[in-house]
Amino acid sequence: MKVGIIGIGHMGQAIIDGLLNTMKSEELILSNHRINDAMTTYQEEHQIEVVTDNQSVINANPDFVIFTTPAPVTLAVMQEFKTLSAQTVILSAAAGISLAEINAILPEQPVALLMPNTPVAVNHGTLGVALNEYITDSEPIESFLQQLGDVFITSEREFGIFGTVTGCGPAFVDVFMAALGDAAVKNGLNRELAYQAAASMVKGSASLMQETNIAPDVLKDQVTTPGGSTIRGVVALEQHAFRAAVIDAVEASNG
Ligand SMILES: NC(=O)C1=CN([C@@H]2O[C@H](COP(=O)(O)OP(=O)(O)OC[C@H]3O[C@@H](n4cnc5c(N)ncnc54)[C@H](OP(=O)(O)O)[C@@H]3O)[C@@H](O)[C@H]2O)C=CC1
Ligand SMILES: O=C(O)[C@@H]1CCC=N1
Repeated sequence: MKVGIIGIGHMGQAIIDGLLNTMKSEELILSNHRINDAMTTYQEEHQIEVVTDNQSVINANPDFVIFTTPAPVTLAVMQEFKTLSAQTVILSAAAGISLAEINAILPEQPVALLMPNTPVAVNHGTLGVALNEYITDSEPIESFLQQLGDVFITSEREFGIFGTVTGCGPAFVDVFMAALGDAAVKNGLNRELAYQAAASMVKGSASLMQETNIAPDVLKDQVTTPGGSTIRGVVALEQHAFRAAVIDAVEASNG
């Protein structure tokens, strides 16, 4: 397997870190318009090939090329891939770019829109994928991406809102965990233990919902003992319009 990754910023590095847990260094080739500190580290500590010219990526004849370049430059960078093998699948992680825009540059190329999230760095990501018509068998793509986390094939219409929830969502959860940490510190817990407690609780709550398939409001009802402490906290969240704030956050990011 050979995988090219174009754009070695936060998302590119998260994907590389996840793939390094499951693939060999020589299976990866990294390209950025200039060598940055992260690329130097990958080159020196993992002996990964790093380049600043995309022709080297094309010459490597990769199975997949993943674009994690900024959305405004991604279509321009794709112009450099016109001689890419017709067998290579492009995975475009740039938010807001359509399959039609990519195929206008690279006609008949197998392309998938990809919305990864930062937890791919620890192989617990959520990856939304929308395929174009030149991909007849999704299995090789799903099998490759499952190294990084849970893979969901969506239509292109669903892909946008799915990706907003899963791609932007980690930042919303991070804000929630930071607030939990502050509350714990305010009440005397040390900062490290406060963050460990918050992360463990969020991970456990997510696992419970995922493994039981029970709706979150039903799970919430199981925690709120009648006359107990949790319902007082839930009422405080409702008084501060917590649900409305979350819905507004998703809609603001999706806009
Ligand atoms: N961050 C996230 O959680 C997610 C991000 N994405 C998508 O990933 C993409 C990157 O986001 P993010 O990693 O946050 O952004 P960053 O700014 O952290 O990374 C962008 C990278 O692209 C490089 N770059 C800029 N211009 C070019 C170019 N012309 N050719 C090659 N590389 C270039 C930058 O290099 P330099 O800094 O040296 O200029 C940088 O390394 C975006 O399209 C975003 O929508 C998708 C899902 C989640
Ligand atoms: O903030 C952004 O635009 C990107 C897309 C999803 C997560 N980060």
